[in-house]
Amino acid sequence: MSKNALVSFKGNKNINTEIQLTGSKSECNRALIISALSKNLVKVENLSNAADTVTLNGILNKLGVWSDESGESSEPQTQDSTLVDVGPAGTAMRFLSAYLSAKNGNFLLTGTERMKQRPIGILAEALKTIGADITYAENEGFPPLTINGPLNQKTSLVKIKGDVSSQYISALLMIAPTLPQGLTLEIEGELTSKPYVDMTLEMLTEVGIQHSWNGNLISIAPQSFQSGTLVVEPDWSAASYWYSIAALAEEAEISLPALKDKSLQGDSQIQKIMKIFGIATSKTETGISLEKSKAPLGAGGVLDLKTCPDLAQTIIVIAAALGKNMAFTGLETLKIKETDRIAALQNELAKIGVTLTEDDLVYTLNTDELHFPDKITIATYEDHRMAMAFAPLALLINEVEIEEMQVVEKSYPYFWEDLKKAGFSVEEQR
Ligand SMILES: O=C(O)C1=C[C@@H](OP(=O)(O)O)[C@@H](O)[C@H](O)C1
Ligand SMILES: C=C(OP(=O)(O)O)C(=O)O
Repeated sequence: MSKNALVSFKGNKNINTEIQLTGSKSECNRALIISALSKNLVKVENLSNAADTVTLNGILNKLGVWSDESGESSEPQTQDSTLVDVGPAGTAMRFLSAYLSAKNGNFLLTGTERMKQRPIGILAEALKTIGADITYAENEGFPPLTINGPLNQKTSLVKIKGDVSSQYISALLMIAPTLPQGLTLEIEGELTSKPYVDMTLEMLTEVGIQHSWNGNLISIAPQSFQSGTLVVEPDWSAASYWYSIAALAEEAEISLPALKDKSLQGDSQIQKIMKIFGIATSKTETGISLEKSKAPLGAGGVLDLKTCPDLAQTIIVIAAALGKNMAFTGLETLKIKETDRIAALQNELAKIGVTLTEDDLVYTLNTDELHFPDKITIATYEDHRMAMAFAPLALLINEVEIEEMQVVEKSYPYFWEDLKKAGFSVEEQR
């Protein structure tokens, strides 16, 4: 049964706390796939407790050591295929599509109803070009997928659109060294979410996989993984909610141990972005510290979020709450995430009198009618980031009720406990 969170903050809006963030879901999900592909030669340290990571880890453990020969599995069978259910985990869906194509066995790869609306045709067609046997079990271009592995490689060169989801490209790059002919990806159109592709390649490099990237061609030859350990950093996307809390508080000093300023994660650019909202980041002996500066806020302007889509909701809600009439670009991918995040933002921001309107892919925030009612109720649309981006408004609004509070589990299961640690009151409502 789902519960709502009634969030409030009584007394001085002065936040002074230390928060231990869980491991990055993006790094973990890559590390798990790489470890499985390496037949456990590569170990993983600091696994996240994000539900998406727990799900992927559970699936890989049940499937057993990666094999392109035997196809042995203890998973439930539907007729003669192994059912693999990723729930709401987008990276797990995309990474497993490639992984299972290379593995021996028959699989039915599925997820939540929302997952069945998140496009996968670009990746599935690329895999088919390479030689995979994939069919759409329900709707053309969407999960669930029926996969009969292992693929019989027909070509090493594949063209792939880069402007819909970088996860398709990461998925292919990870299996590339295990393919008999390796892989060259020709990226068509502008590459979206590029730091996630960089992360994939850097993690592969850490375990001995070389690549070349020239113009729009990324190549990986057939190679063996070296033994080693991938150590996962704390999650910068989760850190973004602490920047939001710092920005909306009167005073704030928040310490985030083990976070690295120079990170594999593109969302570490929140450090730079938040300067315009008056938050200074400093490196400490143990990690990172955020401080609200007394300096006046920077001007509005246009912010391009193409390289950090998971920060979009956090930043847009902060800008709205601080009454900044800014504009944003690079939000094209938000419509195919956990929910249509543009529509979700428009609906929920309307509750504080703010509009977000699009003209030629530029999204403009109008805060002229901004007001804070005594209480608001925020719908979350099965999207963890809606809950976490809006909860900090409790620093400005007496009571913020967040519907279906359990959504945070996807990437940051201890979010509510951490809020309490920082002085918020979080009551569970049925
Ligand atoms: O590769 C990854 O770990 C991710 C890539 C991004 O997706 P897109 O490439 O679809 O934008 C991001 O939104 C997602 O949360 C995680
Ligand atoms: C988009 C996200 O996740 P995924 O695509 O992995 O479901 C996210 O965590 O914001």
